[in-house]
Order: sequence, then structure tokens, then C-alpha cells
Amino acid sequence: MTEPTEPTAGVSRRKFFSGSAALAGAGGMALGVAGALASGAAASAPTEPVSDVERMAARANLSYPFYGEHQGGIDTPPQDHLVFTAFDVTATSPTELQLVLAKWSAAMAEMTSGAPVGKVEPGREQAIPGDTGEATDMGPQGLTLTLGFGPSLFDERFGLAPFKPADFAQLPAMAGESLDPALTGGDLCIQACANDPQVAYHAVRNLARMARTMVKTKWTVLGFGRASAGANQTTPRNLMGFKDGTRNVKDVVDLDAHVWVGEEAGQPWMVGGSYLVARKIHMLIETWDEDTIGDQQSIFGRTKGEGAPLSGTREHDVPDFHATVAGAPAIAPDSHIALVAHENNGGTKILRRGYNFTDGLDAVGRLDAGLMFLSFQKNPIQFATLQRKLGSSDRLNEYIRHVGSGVFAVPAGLPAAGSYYGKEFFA
Ligand SMILES: C=CC1=C(C)c2cc3[nH]c(cc4nc(cc5[nH]c(cc1n2)c(C)c5CCC(=O)O)C(CCC(=O)O)=C4C)c(C)c3C=C
Ligand SMILES: [Fe+2]
Repeated sequence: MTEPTEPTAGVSRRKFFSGSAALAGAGGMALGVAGALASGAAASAPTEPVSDVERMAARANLSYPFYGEHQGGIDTPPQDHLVFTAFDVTATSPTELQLVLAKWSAAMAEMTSGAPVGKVEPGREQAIPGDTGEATDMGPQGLTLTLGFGPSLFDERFGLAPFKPADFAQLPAMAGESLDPALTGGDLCIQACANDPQVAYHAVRNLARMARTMVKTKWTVLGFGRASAGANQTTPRNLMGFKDGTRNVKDVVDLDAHVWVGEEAGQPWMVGGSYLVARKIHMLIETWDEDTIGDQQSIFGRTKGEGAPLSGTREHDVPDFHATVAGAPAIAPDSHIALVAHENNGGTKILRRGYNFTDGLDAVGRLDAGLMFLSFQKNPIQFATLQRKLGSSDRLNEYIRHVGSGVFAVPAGLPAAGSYYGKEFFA
């Protein structure tokens, strides 16, 4: 069993506030402080007071190890910002794809440590900078980069069919979807999460740039606020104003049981990996905002302020789906949580790691925003099982539209420098 990745106050080559006396204090800061800052834990935050400058430096210098059993960005406590991008591979030979994966793996290791991917300021006037430079001196900011392979990568183009996990396919069409083909699928994806949006953006931009003749960006979503919680994190709110992530997969027992792929995959490169489902879900916010509090709470099965199940009083009370109030179920059977709770789905659980997003206004001036739903599970069937129920019965459907979708096989973590994702495909 693998413990969740511990945050470390990594010393990067690009030191936040380098040269500042402030860093001296931050450099000696206990890991617990950095961990608490990373996790967003409020009450359990540092026992010793720290200055704002120290807090910012600890947050900026937070780095997660790149090499390990699992990729980062899965059991990592969700950072504040997301850039999710799906790519199509335009390379025409297996060797070119191999080059992309090798280059990306090395660059991902560098950027998660806070290093640039080349010279920002090369020595010669005629040279083009290796790194685009916008994350210089910002620190790693808790950056994690998670790479996934779409089912389409295993088609006839690169001879990868023998490596395709059994039954790995695009998600089946499901009720309640209005998918836009331009926001669907992708041969590869990168989930970049960081405590600073520019650091996450820089990472995806530079990966796309270094492979620009071999991959093409297909769709991308910028998440501006986490809408899920990991272990020891306070629960944030989604754009509907409800706490989101209360009953998430958080402990190692559940991670092993529901998230990490085991030998059953039949593909050694996936053992220790996971499957990522990405759903861009548009919210009809103006309509939602006109709904009564009673209806909103009944739709989710939870209170809006505390986030308590309607059968209890506190956020972390276990929902009682048999409790009644005046002869009626306290939590409506067609409420969101009743439909997807593991108690009502043969024990099925998924790790949710979503983010709020906004794309500004739509063509008629309405808020164009919603939830970039991201979930990790050891088999995409777990997501499909829950989404089938939501698609057909969730009262929330009146206020949301699934517009984007993708499923990606996320390989296990890399053991050490020199290894790269997909190496097994080219042996
Ligand atoms: C198919 C999986 C899920 C989709 C799609 C989904 C969309 C979605 N969810 C919210 C808001 C909330 N979801 C909450 C709980 C919750 N949601 C799912 C799954 C999907 N949600 C699960 C498995 C659970 C846990 C249920 C349980 O065990 O009790 C909650 C309640 C708080 C919490 O536990 O996180 C909220 C709020 C939105 C807005 C949304 C689409 C836009
Ligand atoms: Fe949900």
C-alpha cells in the first residue's frame, strides 16, 4: 500500500523571493506548515504564527516528488488551479510519438521541481528561448502534471493495440448529454494543477510547444477554484454554492480499493495507474439562482450552509438514506447524493478532483461557467455506473449540461530519471 504523496518544501532552482531575507525564515519552516498550506486546512493550520511573506514563500516553494509509484495529481491534495488539455497526436511514426513521450516526461520532472525546461535567456542573441519564461522565479507552486492516454492512441497508427487495456474505449453515450465534438476525446491529456494559475498554464504551454510538430491541442479547460477535497482539506464550494467533496475518496484503503489499477488490468504499465474521466459540465447558473433554498437543498440532499446531509446536522454526518421526516424520506431518493452514494451502488466509489471553470459569457450574455468534473477510478465502469443513474434521474439535470467528455488511461508513476511514460510500448 502506498501512502499519499507527502508535500515537501522543495528548494527549487527558481527560488520565490530569491535574495530576500524573507526566504530565510520560510526555508526553515516546518514541513507541517507547508503541508497545511497546501491542503488548505484552516483550523489545523500552523500552530506557530507565520508572516504573510513566509506563508507565500512556503506555498510557492511547495513541490511534490515527480518520481514514485503513482503519478502526482491523483491522491495529491487538490491545488487551487487547473489547466486541463487534451491533445491529438499528429506524429506519423511510433518513433515520433516515443520522442514526444520521452521529452514530455523529462520536462514534466523539471517543471514540477520548479525548473524551466530550457534557457529562458539563452547566451546568444540569435537563440530562441528554450522556456517561455512566464513562470520564472515563481517556485513550483505545488505543481503536479498528470499524463493520460486516450483510447484512440491505441488505434492502428502507432501499433499500440497490444498494449490497450481490455475494454478500454470511449465512454458510452449516456442520457442527459449534449456533448460538443470539439470538447470530446483526445489521444493524450495533461492535467496540470498548481497553487498558481500561471505556473499551471506555463507547464501545459511549454509541453505543447516542445511537441508542436507532433501534437495538436484539441480542447482545454482552465479551472479557477478547486471543487473537491482531499484528506485534511477543508471542503470548498462549487459555483452552485454547495460544499463539494465532503464524501470523497480520501484514505489509502479506499484508494487501493477504488482508484489504483492492479494486476487485473492485464497491462503491467497500468499497475499503479488509474483511469481519468473528464466531463466539462455547464451550469445554467441564472436559472439555478432563481430556485428556492428548499429545492436546492432537496436536489443535492444536503444543506447549503453547513453541507450536512438532510438526515443530519453536521457536514461529516453519515447520510442516513432510510431516515424520514413527517413520513417522507429526509434525503429524497432522486437527490444527487442518494443516486450516487456508495451505499446505493453496490459499494462503487470514485475519487473526485473537479474544478470550477468560467469561459466568460455565452453568445446571449449568460454566464458561461460550471464544473470541470474530473474523477479517478480503477475502471471507467465505476463512473459510467454512477453517471447512468444521474443521467436518467438526477433532479440536478434541470440545471446542468454535460458538454465535454474524455476518458484517459493514466499510467503508473515513473521510477526514476531516464524512464518515460509509454517506454514499454517501444521496447
Ligand atoms: C458520475 C459522477 C458524478 C457527477 C458527474 C457529478 C456531478 C456533479 N456533482 C455536483 C455536486 C455535488 N456532488 C456531491 C456528491 C457526489 N457526487 C458524486 C458523483 C458525481 N457528481 C458522488 C459519488 C458524490 C458523493 C455522494 C455520497 O457518497 O454522498 C455533492 C455533495 C457533497 C460531497 O459529498 O461531495 C455535491 C454538492 C455538481 C454541481 C455536479 C455537476 C455539475
Ligand atoms: Fe456530484
